[in-house]
Amino acid sequence: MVKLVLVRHGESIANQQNVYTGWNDVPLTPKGQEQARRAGQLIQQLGDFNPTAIHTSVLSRAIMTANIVAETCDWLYLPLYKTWRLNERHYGALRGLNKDVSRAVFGKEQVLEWRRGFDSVPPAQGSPVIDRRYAKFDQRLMPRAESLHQTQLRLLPYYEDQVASRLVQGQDQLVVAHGSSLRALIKYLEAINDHDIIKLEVPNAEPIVYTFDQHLNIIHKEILRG
Ligand SMILES: O=C(O)[C@@H](CO)OP(=O)(O)O
Repeated sequence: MVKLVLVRHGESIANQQNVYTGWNDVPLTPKGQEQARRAGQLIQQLGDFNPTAIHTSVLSRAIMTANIVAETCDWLYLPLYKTWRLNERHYGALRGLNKDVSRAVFGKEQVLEWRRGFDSVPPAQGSPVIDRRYAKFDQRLMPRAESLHQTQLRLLPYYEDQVASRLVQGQDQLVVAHGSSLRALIKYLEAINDHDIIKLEVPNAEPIVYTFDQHLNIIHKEILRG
């Protein structure tokens, strides 16, 4: 048996202000840092989870959370892999907009579709993200908005190559990412259909623990709440 633990970052400044974040880079709030520490304690209390690597995005809120969890669990020595493929879904032109305001402007149904639908793509931003993180990529190929489905398609190659490949060797793995990138991964792991995914929420800093058999079938799932 092998374990995979998924953690969404702690509360960010954007979460606190109730604005769309996506690829915007924002830090954790003090409350978010405390949530990350608590998540680390809960993971440590599992007792039988010994990851060989930690995987996160290239966004500060997830990296900060991964660092706090690693420090709390005494795992600062582990490799910490950072990849844009675990980034939050790109929220396009909605980035920075207040979520309540977006409901008033576009209507509840449309906003629910954008936020929780599988194939719905939010309005695209006018020009690509200018950010050092992505400088090595062809800017013409950078997303300007992503559906959950598109997020899943760019995430899964990383999951298969770097996470699942270690799990099948019996190595526990820790993934620290974002609400929608984790929803995309959970949809795949649990084979949730396109309709039911609308109901799945991933709260900040509540570790989700999967126990798999040697073929990566799920034997047990547990959510740690403190
Ligand atoms: O703003 C975002 O990037 C995400 C996650 O915080 O929000 P939502 O839950 O609306 O998809």
